[in-house]
Amino acid sequence: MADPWQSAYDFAVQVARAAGAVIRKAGEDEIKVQTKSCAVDLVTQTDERVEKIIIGSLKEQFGDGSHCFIGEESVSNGQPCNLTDKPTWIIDPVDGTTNFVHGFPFVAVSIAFAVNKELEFGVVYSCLEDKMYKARKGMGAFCDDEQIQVSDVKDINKSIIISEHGTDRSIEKVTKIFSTMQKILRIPVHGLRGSGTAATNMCLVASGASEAFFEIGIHCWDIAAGVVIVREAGGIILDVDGGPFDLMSRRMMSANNDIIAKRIIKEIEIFEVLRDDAPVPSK
Ligand SMILES: O=P(O)(O)O[C@H]1[C@H](O)[C@@H](O)[C@H](O)[C@H](O)[C@@H]1O
Ligand SMILES: [Mg+2]
Repeated sequence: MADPWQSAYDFAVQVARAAGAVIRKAGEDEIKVQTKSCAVDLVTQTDERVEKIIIGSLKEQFGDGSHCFIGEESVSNGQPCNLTDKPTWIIDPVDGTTNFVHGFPFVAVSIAFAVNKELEFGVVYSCLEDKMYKARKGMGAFCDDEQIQVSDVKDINKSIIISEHGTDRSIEKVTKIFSTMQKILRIPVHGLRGSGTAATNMCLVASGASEAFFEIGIHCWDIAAGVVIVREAGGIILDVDGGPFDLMSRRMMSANNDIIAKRIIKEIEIFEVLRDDAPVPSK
């Protein structure tokens, strides 16, 4: 078979753009906010609506039963979150929901596609900036059709590092996260940043604006598309302990190169998180 996934890739770009337009429009009206796992884990009707639009469009095109779908809101509503060898779409309809609620201008639609547990392509549409990032395995990474590349900085003292603190505010986690950030600042690096969306953060690494982004506690839908985009822009993806990356582990280090990644990893205070594919406890 010549190129089985090109049309799926092209379609994902179209769907992400259309979803982004829905999010932009919804941001003009009053946003009704609810909470999920805790008081700062926000969800809106737009998250649910946009996920339905994305999965609905993909099912119309590829819905013969051979494809699987993992979507943030479907999983929140009890759908399984298991990555199998089947062609699987991994979707975050609104990455940066808190930003969306506050009008903080970084909100992304993230759509990735995996086959045999290997990520084939990823699309991140930063819809308020109107920037379309995309990458297909072996074919380079692009922003609005211009090829992008990670930065060539190898000196950690000349780097900008991105991280996020997530929504878990237990004292143990917050202490570890801020202790890690303090140690990184003291290396010293040029700066620490965070856009509030993992997908956008990864595109910032892919386009050379930052040398690394890492987070513990993200989900597969936050990062799956970004993983392909960073790799295709010449960067690397590792576990936060320097070992091989595992999409379902909720731990990820993305960087422009191994030198920067390993230097940051030395400072990370790791804490436990439940895997995305952990069995759901019975009630
Ligand atoms: O829940 P959404 O889809 O908005 O995504 C998350 C971000 O992607 C994280 O980096 C970030 O740290 C937050 O956990 C945030 O919730
Ligand atoms: Mg997200």
